[in-house]
Amino acid sequence: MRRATVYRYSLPMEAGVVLRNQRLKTRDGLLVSLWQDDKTGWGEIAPLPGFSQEALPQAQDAVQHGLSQWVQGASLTAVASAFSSLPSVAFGLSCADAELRGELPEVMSLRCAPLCHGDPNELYARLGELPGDLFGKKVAKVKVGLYESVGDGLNVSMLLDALPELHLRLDANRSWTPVKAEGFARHVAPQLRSRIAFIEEPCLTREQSRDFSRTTGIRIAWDESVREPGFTVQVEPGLAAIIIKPTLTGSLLRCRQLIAQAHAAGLEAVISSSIESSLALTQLARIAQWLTPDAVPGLDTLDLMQTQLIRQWPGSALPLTDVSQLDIVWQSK
Ligand SMILES: O=C(O)CCC(=O)C1=CC=C[C@@H](O)[C@@H]1C(=O)O
Ligand SMILES: [Mg+2]
Repeated sequence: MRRATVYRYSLPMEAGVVLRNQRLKTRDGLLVSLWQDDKTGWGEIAPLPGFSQEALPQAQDAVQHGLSQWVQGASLTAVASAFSSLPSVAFGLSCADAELRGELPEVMSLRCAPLCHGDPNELYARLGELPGDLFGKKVAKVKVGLYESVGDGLNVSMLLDALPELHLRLDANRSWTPVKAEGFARHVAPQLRSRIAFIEEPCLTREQSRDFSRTTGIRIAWDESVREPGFTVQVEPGLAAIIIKPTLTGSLLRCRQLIAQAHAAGLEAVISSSIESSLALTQLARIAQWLTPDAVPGLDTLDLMQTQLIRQWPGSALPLTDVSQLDIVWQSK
């Protein structure tokens, strides 16, 4: 006997969360809970406005359709994989399926690259307390490209100068022209550049980003590119990593293929959030521990929300929204 329930959630965001010029007041998504032979599995389907191709109503139709097939005996692994054009659906259903089948290990990655923002004194204190790896190395992430690139260069240099064990990931989200990218690099002394683990997508085009890496010696990572049609994982000079945002990428199977291809090419594969609730974030931390144990995941987005959902992120003081507070939007008969 199989049973499935779909819930809808809408969680208030902190004021001032802006994504691609669009203010995000609430984070809206679906949760699915599966039940079979006294086992349960949960998954979250949360298309990210401005990033996902699919909208929530379309995702909801697909989820209900997929779950009706599963309740009647279809394999959910196959159902999830068939939704490759709706990555959030493929990811959420495959997570619920993996939990139900006991495939997704419980243990979470305890490390997470903090996003650096806010008051500099508080930031230095936070980074000072950050646990390092076996070699004492600490990894944090800085968004760049929002203001003047010269200011970004000065800010990054200041952080790296102040904290010798710090290694930074930067994320420009394709916002720099070659001139701006050069302006950034000019203000980061060559001896500090090796502690920039990578910059995600510095320039508008991949070719410009490759040129930037070639001329500055600063390594780069692909994020948006990974989700473009025709992308294949390849060794390239200056390329350090690929970023995998499962909600924007697809089923666990698809994510595992990309991770395996990255590792085979000697690249780091970094699991990163698409601003999911604490439920999917804890699953992403488990996926990271399971499939990319040597790479610190990029999951420091919980504090953009005002509440957690169903499952608690370790150490978070945010209040928890319970399943009884959610609307059921579909249930199997
Ligand atoms: O990668 C991380 O460390 C956190 C996730 C993150 O930075 C992002 C998630 C979703 C949308 C974006 O605002 C942003 C990104 O640009 O990668
Ligand atoms: Mg990015």
